[in-house]
Amino acid sequence: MEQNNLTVFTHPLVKAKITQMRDKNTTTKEFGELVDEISGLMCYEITRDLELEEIEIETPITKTVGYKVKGNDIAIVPILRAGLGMVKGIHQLVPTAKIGHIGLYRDHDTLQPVEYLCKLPTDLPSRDVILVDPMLATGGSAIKAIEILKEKGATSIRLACLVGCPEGVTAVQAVYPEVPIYLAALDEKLNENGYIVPGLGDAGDRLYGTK
Ligand SMILES: O=P(O)(O)OC[C@H]1O[C@H](OP(=O)(O)OP(=O)(O)O)[C@H](O)[C@@H]1O
Ligand SMILES: O=c1cc[nH]c(=O)[nH]1
Ligand SMILES: [Mg+2]
Repeated sequence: MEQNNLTVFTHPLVKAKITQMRDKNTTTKEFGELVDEISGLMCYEITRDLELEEIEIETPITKTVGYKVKGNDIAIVPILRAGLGMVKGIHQLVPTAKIGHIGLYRDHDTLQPVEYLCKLPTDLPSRDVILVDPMLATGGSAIKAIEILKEKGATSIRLACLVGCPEGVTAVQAVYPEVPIYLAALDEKLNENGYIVPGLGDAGDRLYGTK
């Protein structure tokens, strides 16, 4: 499904794997593997418009003209901690990408993002940034991360999350309508504690076994 710069995946493999992630009986190991797999599947769509250049190669049979992705121009930027889980699945498919890190946590009481780390490639302005975080809840963390990326000169940003909700999508689009959002699933709502319903709980805790 695609509208208003929002793409929600409808592929059966993505839907089935997201359901496995939601299940509270899924182990930490399985959860990490599913994040990996879904991120790889999403990467296929997120990178659909990458520019190609022609190259000449030689097969064992003959010379031929093929393609390579133009330049080394992607940066994968996870929002720590949970975003880290999405890096490997994308990096495997785009090995020339550089990886930046933005550390944010959501204050338990105010739900406001608190920044604790920022380390980005120096050539960020010339790269297409894929900002990754499994959860788009109030949207506060994504908005803060996009603000940081823009301050550092990023000109092309797309946001990829596994589970989002209408409140988060609306919040990000109100400030940054130009940023395409990719979701593996669009859930019903936020609850009174700022958690996505039905969601999957705290993605960071489930990835790293901290609860
Ligand atoms: O849209 P928001 O309301 O900002 O919520 C989403 C944020 O909350 C989670 O991170 P969390 O603060 O739990 O940090 P963690 O990744 O270290 O667990 C999640 O990974 C997002 O970064
Ligand atoms: O449901 C939610 C909301 C914010 N962060 C999470 O990890 N899960
Ligand atoms: Mg967390």
